[in-house]
Amino acid sequence: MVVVRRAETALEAVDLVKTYSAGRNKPPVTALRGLSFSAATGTVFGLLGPNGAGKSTTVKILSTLSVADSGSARVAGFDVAAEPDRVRQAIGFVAQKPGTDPRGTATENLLLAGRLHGMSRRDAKARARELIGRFGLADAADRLVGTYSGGMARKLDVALGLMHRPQVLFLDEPTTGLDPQARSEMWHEIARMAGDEQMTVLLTTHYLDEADHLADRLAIVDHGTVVAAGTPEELKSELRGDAVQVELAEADGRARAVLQRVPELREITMDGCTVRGRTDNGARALPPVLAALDDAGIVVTSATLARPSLDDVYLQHTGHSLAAAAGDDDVKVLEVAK
Ligand SMILES: Nc1ncnc2c1ncn2[C@@H]1O[C@H](COP(=O)(O)OP(=O)(O)OP(=O)(O)O)[C@@H](O)[C@H]1O
Repeated sequence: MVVVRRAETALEAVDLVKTYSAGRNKPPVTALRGLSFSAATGTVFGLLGPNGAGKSTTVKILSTLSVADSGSARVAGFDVAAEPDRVRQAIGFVAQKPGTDPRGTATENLLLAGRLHGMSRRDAKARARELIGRFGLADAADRLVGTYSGGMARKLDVALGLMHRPQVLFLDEPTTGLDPQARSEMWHEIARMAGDEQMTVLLTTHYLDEADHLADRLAIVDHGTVVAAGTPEELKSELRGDAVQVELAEADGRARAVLQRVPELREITMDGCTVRGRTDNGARALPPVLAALDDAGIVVTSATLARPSLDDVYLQHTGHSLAAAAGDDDVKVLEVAK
């Protein structure tokens, strides 16, 4: 019997710095400015941040596809710079772009991946059948992948990364562009395989709900560094009290100054017709908020109270609101007054 000893910390990045050349006569782009985090074996760890925050660069360094300018990283107990071959054997990598051959069937793609990883024909066949069943692709297993829907093709991408039973799986934005149903199926499967196979998953995403739903722990990445890390619950509970959100009939720059005079309300931000603030007691704060706006002649169309969300945490740490529309590739980063 082969006993595989697993490191307790499956992923560790320490002070990673990475700069890219931007071409002649242009200043270099600093993608990572001292990024650090660690993830325990058998957990799902999320890197959450908008496009350009440095998530893919981190994944590339940890998966040995790129080399950091400075800093260090260990994956499954191996140093990425000193033992890249051991790291490659231990990981599966699902990139943002499809890794499958559209002119082959799902079965052919999986068998090829298995054989490239040195699996026996018999083992590869059994594993391919298992993954095809698990991802609900049995009816389409012998169809050309070029005819698959976006959701089916993405599931096959993930299956491909799992063929050789990696200890650590890198999932770079696994559900970008998928419809809500395909996203929830993917979430279900990622959570299940992390539990069933005692696998560590590093997930990058710009979807708040995806990070909230899937990640045991997560790091919020902004401009190449980690600005906050913890479980989604820990991060949310750091924000005291309730979020107050007021919708105005029309954008009115005076609203912020008016609400700053309401003692119950703090951390007031404005975004178009939406004014947000925080309060220790939402029920007590709402009447004076509405009265102050009414006195100033500012018309309110609705007012809501909510427990802190991951977007509130994101806003608190970065000064931006990360509003990712479900199923949309574009991430809107709304600058708000601090
Ligand atoms: N090969 C490259 N050459 C030059 N600049 C690069 C290169 N790769 C990434 N960058 C820049 O580095 C920064 C970080 O990019 P990175 O892809 O790591 O971010 P990201 O958070 O993964 O975003 P996305 O979700 O869009 O992949 C960005 O400003 C990007 O333009």
